[in-house]
Amino acid sequence: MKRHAQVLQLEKSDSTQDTTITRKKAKIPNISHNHEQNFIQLEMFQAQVYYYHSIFSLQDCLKYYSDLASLPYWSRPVFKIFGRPATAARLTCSFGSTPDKTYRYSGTVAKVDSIDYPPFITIIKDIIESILNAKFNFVLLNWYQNGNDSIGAHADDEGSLVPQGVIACVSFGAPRTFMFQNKCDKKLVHKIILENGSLIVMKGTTQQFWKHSIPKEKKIKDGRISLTFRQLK
Ligand SMILES: O=C(O)CCC(=O)C(=O)O
Ligand SMILES: [Fe+2]
Repeated sequence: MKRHAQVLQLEKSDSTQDTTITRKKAKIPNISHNHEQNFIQLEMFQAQVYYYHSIFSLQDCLKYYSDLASLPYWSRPVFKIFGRPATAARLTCSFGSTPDKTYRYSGTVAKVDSIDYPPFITIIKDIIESILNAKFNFVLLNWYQNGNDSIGAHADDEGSLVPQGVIACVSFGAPRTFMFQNKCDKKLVHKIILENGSLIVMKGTTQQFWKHSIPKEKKIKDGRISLTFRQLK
């Protein structure tokens, strides 16, 4: 319970909107450690966001982090900002089958590195699919090597994604702050710490009304790798 209390660092900005969280229980079907799994729903206006604090054991997290870091595909994508090329402040790679082997998002194009998921990623995907009772056909990985790496505020609302589909983001490594900012009222901000082995799920109208980001946190010296499972049309 103490651990839970640390996780639920849901903050809000100076906006007057109230921020509360609700704890719920979900059954996990078809998983060997089949017992009840806690998650919380972030009570955000016009958003459906759920946080599962520890899907994977510490031992599995260490193994998966090291397997992920050893993948040969990592590179820093190049974006265009106001027509000028800029290198992303993180490494990425992606797996999944898309017709043209690319996925356009946040002003850049991800080249699909392989249509074959590495076997350990298939295991992670199967676990997440069975927890959420949803299917994913694409995964984008982000490696933040320390607190200088980040992802800017964006919404995952590209036309190539299933409208109002599910985005499931698994975290391994250093805990990082995940920040939501309302598109209409930029002062309306929610933050949650994404812990090692956790899962955050965004669905429904979340991308329509909110942006999200992983801001820089210069004090953080360790790396974090996230896997964002998506549903392409
Ligand atoms: O690393 C994360 O948790 C978030 C990544 C993200 O938002 C994205 O890849 O679209
Ligand atoms: Fe995103």
